[in-house]
Amino acid sequence: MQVLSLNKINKQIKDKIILKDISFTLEEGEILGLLGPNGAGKTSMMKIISGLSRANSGKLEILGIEADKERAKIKSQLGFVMQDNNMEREFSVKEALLYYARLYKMKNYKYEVEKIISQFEMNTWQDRKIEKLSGGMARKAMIARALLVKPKILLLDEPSVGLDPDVRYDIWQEIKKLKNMGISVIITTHYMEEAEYLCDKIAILKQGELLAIDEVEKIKQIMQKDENEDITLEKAFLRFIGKEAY
Ligand SMILES: Nc1ncnc2c1ncn2[C@@H]1O[C@H](COP(=O)(O)OP(=O)(O)OP(=O)(O)O)[C@@H](O)[C@H]1O
Repeated sequence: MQVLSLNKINKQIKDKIILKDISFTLEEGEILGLLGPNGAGKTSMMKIISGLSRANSGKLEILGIEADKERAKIKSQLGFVMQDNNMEREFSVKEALLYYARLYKMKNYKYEVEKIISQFEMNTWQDRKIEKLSGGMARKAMIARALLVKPKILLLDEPSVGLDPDVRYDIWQEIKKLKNMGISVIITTHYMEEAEYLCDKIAILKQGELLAIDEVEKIKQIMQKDENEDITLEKAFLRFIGKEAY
């Protein structure tokens, strides 16, 4: 089942073209990795999908609903975890989650909050204040908060940037579980091993243009010079963006 569809999405700020004719679809349970050099337009695309920003033209459909016209209907179906910690700093983790659950008028909210705390193994630090969390804990809490309202689509903007390898691995495991729950995910990342480990498909963006979108192995094959070449995703990516290092 298709959960997201972008059709010729364009975004321009003053004279600058930020996104140009972007079209792609996302299936239920699919994990899409959005790769691109700095300034390619990855965050801008996430903002448009999440409703934080609007496209100048094009059609965005989320769960079959035209997002620009009926955003309220799909609000709780879409979670967006941004790069910055935007949780209430003076609350404890549990208080922040309870606050959010009440905001969304969740049924059985106390039970749901306890369930997600346990799912994300946050029990031992659930009473710690948000401002006292480590980077990894904060990221986990933010992902947990986004999942609390049971969205169908989760947008993760650089979910593991700046984290230790073991915490990063922890977060990867949580993301992998989402797939089995039928949640679709879009991740922006600069880490090729993250994209390769997690993603079913890769989209490559450069200067606002979608250069390719395909399965990881296909992306590699397209840029493989001959069938004997042992090509990595990093090598293929660099060739796509015209920065061949090998
Ligand atoms: N509000 C704005 N006004 C003007 N230009 C903007 C604005 N927001 C983004 N841009 C420009 O749009 C382009 C895409 O930015 P965006 O943050 O989406 O890129 P990105 O791929 O997420 O980059 P990074 O990997 O560095 O996070 C950049 O050239 C940026 O300078």
